[in-house]
Amino acid sequence: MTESKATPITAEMYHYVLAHNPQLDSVQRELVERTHQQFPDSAGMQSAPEQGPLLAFLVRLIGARHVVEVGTFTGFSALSMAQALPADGTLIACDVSEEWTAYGREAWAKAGVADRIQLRIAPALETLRGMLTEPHIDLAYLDADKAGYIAYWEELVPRLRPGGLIVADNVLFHGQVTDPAASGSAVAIKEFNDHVVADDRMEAVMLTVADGVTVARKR
Ligand SMILES: C[S@@+](CC[C@H](N)C(=O)[O-])C[C@H]1O[C@@H](n2cnc3c(N)ncnc32)[C@H](O)[C@@H]1O
Repeated sequence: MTESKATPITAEMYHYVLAHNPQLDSVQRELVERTHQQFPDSAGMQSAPEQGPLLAFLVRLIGARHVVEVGTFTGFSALSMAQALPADGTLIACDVSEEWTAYGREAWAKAGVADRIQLRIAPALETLRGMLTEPHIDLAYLDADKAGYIAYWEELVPRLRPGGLIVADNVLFHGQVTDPAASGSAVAIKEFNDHVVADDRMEAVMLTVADGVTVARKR
């Protein structure tokens, strides 16, 4: 088997990485802190601090104007992407929780990007199926229920413009993707990863960032 060349990420190394990434601004930092204070048991769902700048970077890199997020929680990833959009850009944020996303609404307003974000409180599949069918999406971020990833992917790929991206979070699922006894969401992620690799419409790379991030580009 080929050996990994990846440098093991110790806590010290992780802080070094964060220190050499774009720093979170005051609204982002406050949102991260509030999420940990208000929802200590669920805060682990928040995208990692290095993922906000990565998502913003990708939005800027491809000049995205239309973004879709599947799984918003308290709004950190949506905030990061919306701030990277041009003033007339749009981000459709899908979630089922009024309680969690209320924190996002506050932060988005504080950051001056609330007018770019359309929050849709409904099962994400319903929201995606209700969207325009023509290819108009520049970037979609998948970060909701893992059992839904393949269905979200299938709704999103035809709506993605050529060169557009789907970014999927948690594709290593805490390392459980290689566990033969994996169950539940880990199995759903394994099936999703196989689905992505087999899809000729997209070119995908899997990155060992945070809990694993796949970045896929429409051909
Ligand atoms: C991992 S969290 C998202 C984290 C968020 N991207 C962030 O950076 O803070 C997953 C979110 O998906 C939402 N969710 C779960 N099932 C859903 C569904 N069927 N439709 C829409 N949202 C769903 C949950 O309410 C939760 O807020």
